[in-house]
Amino acid sequence: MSEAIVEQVKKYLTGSIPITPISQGAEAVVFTTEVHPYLPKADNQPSTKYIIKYRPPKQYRHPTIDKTLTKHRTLSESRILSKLSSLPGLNVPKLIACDVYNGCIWLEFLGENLPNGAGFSNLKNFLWMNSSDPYNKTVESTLFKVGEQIGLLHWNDYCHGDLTTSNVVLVRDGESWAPHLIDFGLGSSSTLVEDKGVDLYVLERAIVSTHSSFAEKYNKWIIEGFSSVYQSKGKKGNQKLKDVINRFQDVRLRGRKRSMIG
Ligand SMILES: Nc1ncnc2c1ncn2[C@@H]1O[C@H](COP(=O)(O)OP(=O)(O)OP(=O)(O)O)[C@@H](O)[C@H]1O
Repeated sequence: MSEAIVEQVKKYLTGSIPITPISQGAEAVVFTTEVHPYLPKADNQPSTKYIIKYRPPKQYRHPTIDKTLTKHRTLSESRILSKLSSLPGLNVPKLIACDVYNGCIWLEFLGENLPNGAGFSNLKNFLWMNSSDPYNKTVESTLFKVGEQIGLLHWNDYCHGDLTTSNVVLVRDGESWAPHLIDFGLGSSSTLVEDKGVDLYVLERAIVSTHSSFAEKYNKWIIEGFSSVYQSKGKKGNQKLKDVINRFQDVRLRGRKRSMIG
């Protein structure tokens, strides 16, 4: 984690907001904090965690272009999150605040640490955690629900753009887990079956690459959950489902050809 970036963010937050860095990706640096950006902390309430996602300036870009791009991407991610939170049944982090000029958004913190040091509760770690009993009922129902979340997203004509197993966070719901989709930095509103097919393919590849022995069944459960959303919409849903699945298979075929040819 770049010390310079952490210092930049601390300066911007004026020192009154303690932050803990948790991730540095290609696009953004992510912190947690227990301070809400504008609400006072209620007395005797357990502390709540929030996410601060900061897009630092990129030195290799012209400063004016850099500012425009940062503003555009921060605004785009905030806008899509606020639209998605109003879709019934779809689980995404709540957008709390957004400062587009400084490339900063505040989000609800989701998830928790898995038992026995298995790491943060994203889908990737959850599948690793279950690898000694890979086809248990909790895994099956969780993957079905992951598929439902993607089905809801696509049915409403939104695409994720970077659907990896780290971008699915599991939130405990009694004995089971409720999948939430995070990181809409590349998200978009799209009616194109191509974009939807690519989302499904990216997730399938992510599962094949990290959980290859169980991937066939895992991907089948995800597609079952995905299909159930479309099938619940009647004749129109069934037709649209066929179109998306056909395109998904085309995208998969193109991917295979590309990896054979190199
Ligand atoms: N709302 C959230 N609740 C809990 N953890 C989160 C949340 N948002 C982000 N994170 C954590 O921070 C990490 C990085 O966040 P995010 O994927 O949004 O940033 P990014 O810079 O686009 O990352 P990358 O370049 O790796 O895709 C996530 O993998 C997750 O562990």
